[in-house]
Amino acid sequence: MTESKFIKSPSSVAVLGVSFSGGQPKGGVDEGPIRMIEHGILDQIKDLGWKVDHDGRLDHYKDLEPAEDPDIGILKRPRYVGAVSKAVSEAVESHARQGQMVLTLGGDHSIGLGTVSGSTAVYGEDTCLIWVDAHADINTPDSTDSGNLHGCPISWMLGIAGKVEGFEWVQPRLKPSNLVYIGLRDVDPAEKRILREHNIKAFSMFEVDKYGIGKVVEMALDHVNPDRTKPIHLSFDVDALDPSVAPATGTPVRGGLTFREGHYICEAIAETKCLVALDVVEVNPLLGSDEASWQQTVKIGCSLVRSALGETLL
Ligand SMILES: NC(=[NH2+])NCCC[C@H](N)C(=O)O
Ligand SMILES: [Mn+2]
Ligand SMILES: [Mn+2]
Repeated sequence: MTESKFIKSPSSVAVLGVSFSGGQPKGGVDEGPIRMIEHGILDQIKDLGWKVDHDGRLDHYKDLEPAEDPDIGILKRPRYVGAVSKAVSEAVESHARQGQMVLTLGGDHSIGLGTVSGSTAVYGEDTCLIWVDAHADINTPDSTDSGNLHGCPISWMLGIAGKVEGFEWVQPRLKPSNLVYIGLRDVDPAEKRILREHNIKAFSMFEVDKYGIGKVVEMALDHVNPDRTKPIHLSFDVDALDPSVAPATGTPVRGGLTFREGHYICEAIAETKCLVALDVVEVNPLLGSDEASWQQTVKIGCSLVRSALGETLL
């Protein structure tokens, strides 16, 4: 596989709607993309000056669902998650190869394995991954307590997952030193061990409180991308935000990022002009206490995208 040269600031964005919920047990997260599109995200991106490439399809990848997908140990729907991630990876890769920015609307965060694999296939080991989340999503198939694969994608990217049926296609191309987290506050004990063992940089809510979001993003970028010359993949799980800000999500954790902190992260990354791929995941319009709360979450998903794609306050 040849690595293509990284174009700073592409002008065309490919939008993939991945209506997938198989990486966790709650229905509804597969409706995230359609609600964001109904809210007008495609026109909003066009209004920012981007050429938008979206074929109108929302991929449910139903045809990839195996007739039978029995648990492997406690892992749930492993073959389905593996097959969808593979398809997502191929889609992201083909758009990135054409020099397009790739925006993926999820869907649960298991699809991050696909999106990041697509980016690293094109940009190679230069690829920086900024994972904004309440959770580390780095459990291995052996360490997960829930068996929900949205808690595991990063272990495959790093090559520490071991062999699991459905994931034979994965090529671990992410270097631990090119990964940085922002927003963590619900990390399993086994995940803490993995982070320490691989020396992975993480800015939890403790550091956000201690240093402020401006300094945290600067330190995160200094760690993975000191010269601001390498391509950045931003994977934004809306549960990084406080549940009062983004209530309609499957695994909310109190004590999260404020509205502005979340948007600041996107704005500061946009400013580097190094962004090549963005995921906004875990918007679940069937959760939240009422209509207003899921609509608020959909709206925030859209405004995070706009911030990352260059919308400024002035
Ligand atoms: N993408 C997410 N919301 N992940 C939540 C993961 C929670 C927990 N650490 C688990 O592995 O099950
Ligand atoms: Mn996540
Ligand atoms: Mn999360």
